[in-house]
Amino acid sequence: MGKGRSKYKQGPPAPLNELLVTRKRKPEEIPVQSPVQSKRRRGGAASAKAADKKGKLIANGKKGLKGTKPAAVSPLTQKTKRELFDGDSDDGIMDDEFGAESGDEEMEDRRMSLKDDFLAGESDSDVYDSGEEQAGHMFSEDEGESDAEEKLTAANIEGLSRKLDSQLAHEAAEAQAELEESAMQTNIAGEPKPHILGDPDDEDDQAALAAPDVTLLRTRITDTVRVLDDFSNLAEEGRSRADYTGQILKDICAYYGYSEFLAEKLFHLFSPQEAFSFFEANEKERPHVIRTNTLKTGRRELAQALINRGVTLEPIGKWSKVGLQIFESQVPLGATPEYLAGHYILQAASSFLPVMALAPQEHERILDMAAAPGGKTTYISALMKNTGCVFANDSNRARTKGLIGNIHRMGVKNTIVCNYDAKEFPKVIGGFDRVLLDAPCSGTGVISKDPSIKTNKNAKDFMLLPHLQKQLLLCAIDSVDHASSTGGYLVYSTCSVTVEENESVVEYALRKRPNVKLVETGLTFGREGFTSYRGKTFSEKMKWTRRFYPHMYNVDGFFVAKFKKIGPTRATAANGTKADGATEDEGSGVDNNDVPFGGFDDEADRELMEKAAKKHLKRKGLNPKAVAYSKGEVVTTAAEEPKALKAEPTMKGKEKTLGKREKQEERAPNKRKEAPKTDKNLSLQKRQAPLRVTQTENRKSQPTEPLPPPAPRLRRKPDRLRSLRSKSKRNLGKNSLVRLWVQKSSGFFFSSFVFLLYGIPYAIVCAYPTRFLYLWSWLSGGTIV
Ligand SMILES: C[S@@+](CC[C@H](N)C(=O)[O-])C[C@H]1O[C@@H](n2cnc3c(N)ncnc32)[C@H](O)[C@@H]1O
Repeated sequence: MGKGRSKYKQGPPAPLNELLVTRKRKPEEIPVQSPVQSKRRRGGAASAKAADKKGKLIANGKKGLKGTKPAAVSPLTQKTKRELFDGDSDDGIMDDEFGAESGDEEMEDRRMSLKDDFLAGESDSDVYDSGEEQAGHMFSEDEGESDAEEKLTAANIEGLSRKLDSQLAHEAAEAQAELEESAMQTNIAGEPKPHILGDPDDEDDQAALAAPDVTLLRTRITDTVRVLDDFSNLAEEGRSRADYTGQILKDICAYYGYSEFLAEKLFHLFSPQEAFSFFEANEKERPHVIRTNTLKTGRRELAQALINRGVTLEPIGKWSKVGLQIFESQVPLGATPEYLAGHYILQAASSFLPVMALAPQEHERILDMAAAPGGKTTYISALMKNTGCVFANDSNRARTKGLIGNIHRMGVKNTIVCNYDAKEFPKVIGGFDRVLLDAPCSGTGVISKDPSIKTNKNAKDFMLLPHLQKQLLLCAIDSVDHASSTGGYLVYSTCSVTVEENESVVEYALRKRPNVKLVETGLTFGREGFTSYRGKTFSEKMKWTRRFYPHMYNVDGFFVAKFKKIGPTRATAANGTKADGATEDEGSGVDNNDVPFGGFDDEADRELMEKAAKKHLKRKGLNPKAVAYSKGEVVTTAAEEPKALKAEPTMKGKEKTLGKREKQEERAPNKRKEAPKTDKNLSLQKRQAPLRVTQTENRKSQPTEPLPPPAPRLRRKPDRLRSLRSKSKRNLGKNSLVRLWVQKSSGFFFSSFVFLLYGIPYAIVCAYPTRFLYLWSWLSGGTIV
């Protein structure tokens, strides 16, 4: 992997340090110092603090030493780093590192000392630039001055004075440059307004606005952020907020490479200043993190083993007891003996959070609805100590292979892997103590990992994805056992930061399923979810959901919401199942129109469904216009939607699509459905749903819904023929056999008849042409020549 140490650390979540992220400082934060000093302190206030600390330490040890090299400090920082793993050995547990004694501040100091270590390599002066006692020995210009004074003679006085002048001029130029730079970054009172938008009639101004000069773009972005933050004071006359917003969006697209659509969507999630920090953070790589597999080892042992292999690491933060952040590695982390033995998994820090919110308990029955490649599944199993049962489902068959691989490697033994579309899941099995839905999403939280997201997401994605997420969330809710004695919880998460995929989806679920409520996630950090956004208002409880941003916590962008199911799902709910042991009475007799939840009957959804139905028919080679389906019939249930989307074809279309078996079934409607539950049928059901058989003894509650009859198999000719043959052998009487024979032989009879009618006369004509001519002329009364 070989990651440099300059990769900034994950650390315990701390509020955004604007100084570090954006380099923009408020007037009161600008230290009063000479331009030269300010240059030396460019690392920001925190860095200066650490440098001060070091300066004092050095001053104690080597007071007054001139030209001391950074190497003098290295042992200190090295020691600090070593302490992270060695120093705590007496206490015997890794948590000490971030435990009660070592608070956030101490961590911050450690971090800064490490940071300064990196900086020390770049700038010698950083190390000494703090202790007041040393001030007189620090600057080289002091040395120059004293030299000049010492050697001043009448002969060289002119030359020395020229030298001094040029030095002063150089300093003045430097100071001016510094001032200009800091003025660009700060709001100094009395500073002239930034000239951003220019004169609309001035060609030069307009050309400059369009020019994609990177330095200029960046300056203009920071200037515009300043103006938007202090619009009343800094805006040019006659210019509106929208003018500036439009310009900054264009500049963000040009500078960072976003599509206008996505730039706007992301920009409006934050204040202009924070949006800038967010876009900046997306340009930086997130720290590499591994999760200790506690089924096989402990974090301390793993850390020691990896350190022995030349890996530089440290615990991720006190919020996790299993995460390790990797700074540098001499070996590929995906191929160490520890990795192959399943002692850890490479997993983003934010990916821990949904599982932590889910808080799985031992001996529970848990569903991970979209599980591949299994980072969260294996974490769930580890927290359950391999007890209970985890159903790990993913609709993508190829991805389930990776999931299975991880499950085996990590020594997970309580998991059943399934390959269903999660929308079907409530029909397959239900009654889970907890369900995790880590939904498929646009990935706007992981742009630093996949920059193609900047341009490959469009408006359609932000309609289709939320639609799928809503369906999945309803199905997830319906899979939870509200009566679970230990759980009854559901966690919904995405690695996206857009409101459409998060709060809007949660709000939809709350509206459609009044039998769930939002609860606190139990996560110790993260920003509250939006309770209102651009004119839309959400439930007040939405503040219990959590948003994680790269610029705030140096983790991937993430969203986590936790629900508690408080009542059974109605029999008529979206998935068409009677989950949670709802009796027939609970469901029947209730007019679905009166039920404030269930189904996907929103106008917005309907439009999408109709489009999808048309597309589906087109793919099948049918003309959607020729196929009659009423709007009302299109989709009635969430889980059955894909089938419903196939629409009701006209009789002609039906004939075309249905096979013989289906036609037979049509002629004998409900014959299969109403078949008594003989042993034979039951065994068939078991074969159709092997999951039932694979239940573990830890299972607590059974879904009351009998399994649905197996779906008719379309387009499977061999099956059809086989069944026809076996039917003809076993079931048909003598007459039916004759009929079948006639039916099958009718083609042969017909072709024989045609041959007799035309073939024989034709053969005669060909065999005796002269006789035929005689016959013909005689018949027609002509003369025979
Ligand atoms: C965000 S990833 C899940 C990551 C996983 N939870 C982990 O931690 O490793 C989303 C997953 O949802 C799966 N998926 C997409 N649509 C699905 C559906 N309709 N039913 C089930 N899984 C689906 C995708 O194949 C993908 O693996």
